[in-house]
Amino acid sequence: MVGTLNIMSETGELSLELPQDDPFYQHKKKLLSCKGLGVKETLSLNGSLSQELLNVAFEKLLQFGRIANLDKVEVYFGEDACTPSGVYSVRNEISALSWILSLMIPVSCKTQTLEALRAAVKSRINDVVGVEKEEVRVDDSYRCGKESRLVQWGQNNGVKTKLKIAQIDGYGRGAIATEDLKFGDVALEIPISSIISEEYVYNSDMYPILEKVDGMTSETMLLLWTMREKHNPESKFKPYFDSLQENFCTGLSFGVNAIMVLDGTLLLDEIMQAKELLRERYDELIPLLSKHRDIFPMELYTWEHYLWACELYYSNSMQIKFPDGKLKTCLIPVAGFLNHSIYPHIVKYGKVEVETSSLKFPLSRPCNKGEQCFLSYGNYCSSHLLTFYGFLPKGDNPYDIIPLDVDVIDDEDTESELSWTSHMLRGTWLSNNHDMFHYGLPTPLLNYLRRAHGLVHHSETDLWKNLEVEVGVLENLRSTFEDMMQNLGDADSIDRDNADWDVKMAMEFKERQRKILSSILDSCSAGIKLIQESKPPV
Ligand SMILES: C[S@@+](CC[C@H](N)C(=O)[O-])C[C@H]1O[C@@H](n2cnc3c(N)ncnc32)[C@H](O)[C@@H]1O
Repeated sequence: MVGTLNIMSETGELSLELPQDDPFYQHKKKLLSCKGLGVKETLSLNGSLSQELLNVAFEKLLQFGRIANLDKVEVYFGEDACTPSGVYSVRNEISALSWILSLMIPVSCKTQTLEALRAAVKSRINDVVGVEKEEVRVDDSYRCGKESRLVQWGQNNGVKTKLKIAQIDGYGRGAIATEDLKFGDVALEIPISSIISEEYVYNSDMYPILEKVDGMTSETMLLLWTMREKHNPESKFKPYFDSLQENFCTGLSFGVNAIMVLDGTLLLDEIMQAKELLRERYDELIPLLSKHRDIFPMELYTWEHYLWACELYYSNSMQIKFPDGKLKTCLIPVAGFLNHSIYPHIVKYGKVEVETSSLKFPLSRPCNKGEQCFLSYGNYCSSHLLTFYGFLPKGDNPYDIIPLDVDVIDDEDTESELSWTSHMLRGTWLSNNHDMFHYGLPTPLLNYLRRAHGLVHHSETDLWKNLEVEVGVLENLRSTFEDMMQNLGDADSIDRDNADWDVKMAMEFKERQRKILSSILDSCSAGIKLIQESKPPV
């Protein structure tokens, strides 16, 4: 729950409150205050408001909802990252609107104003996206036999779906709406009994062995169970295992040539470290498994099979909250066909509904018949998506940040509640403020660097009086990013059309990194020029 909204029917007021346990409470409080809002707000619902007052009330509700629903990256980049119409990100906009609506739905008090506000929110939800209205190109030559058998199996076991599975250009299999789906419609519903979770390990012959192993996690147990169950012809989940890919093309399966292309990127370290860790874990498991070959047939527990299972869990599992309150890693047949988007339709899922003992995937924005229905896997940067899922999302990923390795200054003068312990940058085209003292760069980072240059107070007057600090800050940043750009080397001369899938993906990633770095370099240079040509206010 990101915030609370209560309707007090006796007074006809609607009250909003930012919860104090929000991890970014102070930052959000400041952002709210910049919009003229407090952490507690009320809206009067009495009588019927004029259209003008209704618009004001709606904007207030939306501003509050947006800020309450910001995540860490969005809070960090703050106000400067809004579009001119005030949108922080599509994810945030969808979350804010569906949050407002979901809290209004159960309200019994029906005033004209409340109904008008509800209608305004619904209408805005319909307008939110359209950014990725790309045509769905279905590969009709792909017969979807395994997929249809899985869906049929699901339906025989209580799965309800308004999606059909198809092979879609650029996505592998994906889920397409079979009818017009509106906000709140449930695209897919999976009963608990059709979800693969740790419960299956507890009831298997593996458990008495695995439970005695120090440090054995339920995730590892489930992984080992899956590796064997996949080959069990009697498995309850046979249609699911049959529908899985033979090979997962994630960063963990990148070959030498792709790894060479990634030279100079942080992604190279990320992939190498992740792979090393998996190898270490596998080497630790083998002596244990080989002591119980009757339970763990060694031909099913080779390194290749282990890597396959890890890639399966990284790219297809979901964290689900069960009625006992436990968060469990699960494989979810049919739902595993949903692809990710920065402009998702489904953002709120992951909790088993107690009344129906099922997991529901409701829409947070409409998806018309024939459109691909997208999920949000989470707010991940492209290097994470490439390493663990094996794709780069379409469009500008607002979570594509470059973390900066900086020492946190222990300075008593800093506003401790508002200071950040880590800093980051991203493509500066995502900022709408390239003016003096902003330059398209994030304010928390600029203030951190100003402090590092000895400037503790950052009012406009202070900044105007210390323009040499501004130049120093931008020159420092520019030199750091020139080094990073140099590390990336020149654009690769490989023939991309004929390159392997992993080399193509590595090249695409590097190109995106270059675009981000060059936008930062351009912003530093433009900022220095702006300062040199500026005339301080008299
Ligand atoms: C949960 S599965 C989704 C179904 C998958 N497409 C399939 O054919 O089985 C996750 C995988 O789908 C692919 N995927 C998901 N979102 C994608 C996207 N936006 N673009 C391209 N591939 C995507 C990636 O291969 C990822 O590892």
